[in-house]
Amino acid sequence: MLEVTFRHAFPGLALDVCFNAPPGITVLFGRSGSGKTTIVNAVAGLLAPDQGRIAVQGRRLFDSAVRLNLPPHLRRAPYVFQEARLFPHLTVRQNLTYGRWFTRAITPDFAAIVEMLGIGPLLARRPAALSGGEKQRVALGRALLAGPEILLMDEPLAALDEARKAEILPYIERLRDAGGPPVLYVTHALTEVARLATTLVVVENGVTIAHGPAQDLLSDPAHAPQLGLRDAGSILSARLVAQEADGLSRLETAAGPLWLPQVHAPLGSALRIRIAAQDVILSRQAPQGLSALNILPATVSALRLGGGPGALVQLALGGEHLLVRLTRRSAEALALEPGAQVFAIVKSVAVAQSDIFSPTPQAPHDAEP
Ligand SMILES: Nc1ncnc2c1ncn2[C@@H]1O[C@H](COP(=O)(O)OP(=O)(O)OP(=O)(O)O)[C@@H](O)[C@H]1O
Repeated sequence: MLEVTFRHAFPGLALDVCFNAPPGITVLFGRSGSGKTTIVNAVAGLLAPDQGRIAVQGRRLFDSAVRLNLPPHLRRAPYVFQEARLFPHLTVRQNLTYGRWFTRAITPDFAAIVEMLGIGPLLARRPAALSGGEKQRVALGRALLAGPEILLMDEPLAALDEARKAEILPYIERLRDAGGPPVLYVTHALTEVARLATTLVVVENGVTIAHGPAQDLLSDPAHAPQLGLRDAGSILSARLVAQEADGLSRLETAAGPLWLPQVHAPLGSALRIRIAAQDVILSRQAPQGLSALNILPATVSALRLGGGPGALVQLALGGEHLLVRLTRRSAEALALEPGAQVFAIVKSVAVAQSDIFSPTPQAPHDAEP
């Protein structure tokens, strides 16, 4: 667990930061200039905050009360940047082992990390002969081999095109699911948040305005405007139960069956499905004669009427939540209020393959740090 509490004043920005990063991936999410990189820099030891405390597994990295400020190389908090920053004259193998020279940490298993990141075939190459995604996997391997207590990743996918991003995401998921060190991950892509985040920290104008389990925050109407309404969406857990003859896949959710265009995964797989808030339609009666296949009974659990024409509704279905974006007019016409029974209609084709991914293990969450 990483614990971060600090204040720091730049001429144009006052940072007030407070969050915990339990095992898994903690995503710092916020607009450009909101202070995400500055927070990671403070954890890395590249910035000494005016006041505060930063600790990993109870070990203090920074504590202004006792003037403690460990230098970066003693923090065991390696940094993976947007661009891989590998040494061009060294092979992949030499790049991977480079970090070990600086650490007295117990050496992690080289073979296991190479296997997890799928970089075995690349070991003899030099960085010039690697794709952007391969370089990032090597950078990740180098960071892991340094025996980190926390791994820092600042927009590690930002420099990659969509195809390379899709290639590297499963490796980051593997890293998360292998029970490795907590990861502090900066992004402003909500799709990466949905796919990777165990914990979400929302940063606005230097202040951490919300933090908690990612699945909860993503489906909370109070936070959707801060995360960006256009991309708002929540996540449903599902299990793939059948591949049907017409090319659709049948999944079971706590609220009932869901049919989606063919999902490429073994039968029985546990999956998470990201459903965009604007792709859900609500009905008060069980709809009939409708083309949509997915009709899930639900209860309104929260409602937020916007200042403009929009409204956000959170639905409870079988212990999970779905976020729905609709017009204020529709919310009023349907007399939506907490406790109202509704049917959520999800168009099968609205869910893209990239919205279907493997489950994020839930991290233990404590009270406020
Ligand atoms: N050393 C510094 N001195 C003065 N201002 C700084 C310093 N470092 C950062 N800032 C300011 O703090 C603000 C936050 O910067 P930061 O890079 O942390 O934002 P960010 O959320 O990571 O943005 P982006 O997503 O664009 O990378 C910026 O306005 C920046 O100009």
